[in-house]
Amino acid sequence: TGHDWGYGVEDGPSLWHQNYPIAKGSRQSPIDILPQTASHDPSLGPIALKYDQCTSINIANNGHSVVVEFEDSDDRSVIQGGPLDNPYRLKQFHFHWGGKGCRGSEHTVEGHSYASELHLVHWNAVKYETFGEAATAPDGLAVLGIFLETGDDHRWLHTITDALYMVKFKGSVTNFKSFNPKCLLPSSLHYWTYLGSLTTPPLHESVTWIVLKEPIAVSEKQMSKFRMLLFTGEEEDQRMRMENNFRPPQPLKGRKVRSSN
Ligand SMILES: NS(=O)(=O)c1c2ccccc2cc2ccccc12
Ligand SMILES: [Zn+2]
Repeated sequence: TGHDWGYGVEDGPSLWHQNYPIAKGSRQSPIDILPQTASHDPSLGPIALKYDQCTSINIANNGHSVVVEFEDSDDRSVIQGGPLDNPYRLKQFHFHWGGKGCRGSEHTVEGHSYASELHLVHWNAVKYETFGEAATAPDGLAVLGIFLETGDDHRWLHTITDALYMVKFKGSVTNFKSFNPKCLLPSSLHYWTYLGSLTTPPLHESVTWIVLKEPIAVSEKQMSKFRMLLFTGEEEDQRMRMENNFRPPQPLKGRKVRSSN
């Protein structure tokens, strides 16, 4: 029912289990990734991202993150290969980030967190009729995670950060056509993969996670533009800056993390 969870003291990740008991489940995300422990699996092929015909529709502030939605009525943009048995359709991408100069990624690598993390959300349209149905199936979703670290300006991220002022408030949405997220990929597609969940309520355990090893660089100035977004709506008098919208790492509970190489 509307706003029953968030990232604050009253409604943050440590309290989500009250309304979403699966928060204490056996395949929750994110996790801390230990590269030495990840088993190199030679049977794991490369992932293929076929985004050339992708059609972005809009960019929106959903009160938890900023989300770019895609047209997913056909297989025009998919991720396939790697641990995936089918092509999975690109549905949306969004970000998680920290406060000024702080860390904000969800996955961590040997305890190290990055400034931000980009999630490209895909669903298994071969096996399931709708995104909603896929979101509750153990092999329904595939999320590609990309770490963002602060450094040089990212030449293509401007297209996104320049649009953020249009979606400052929760519930705002605006046109966002012909953006191809291929421009946000690092040079290497080497990855870690494991079975996990959504990192936000309803925390469905339906995600095959594919986390790229190589981060992309974005400037502190670009990161600061994400922080001008608000968790709150235009009509609310209490303005809350959108930052630290990340869930901390969850127990591995015996899961294996595999490495592409
Ligand atoms: N952080 S997340 O990728 O788990 C996630 C989703 C994952 C799968 C399906 C839908 C999702 C929607 C999200 C919306 C906002 C933030 C994270 C979200
Ligand atoms: Zn996410």
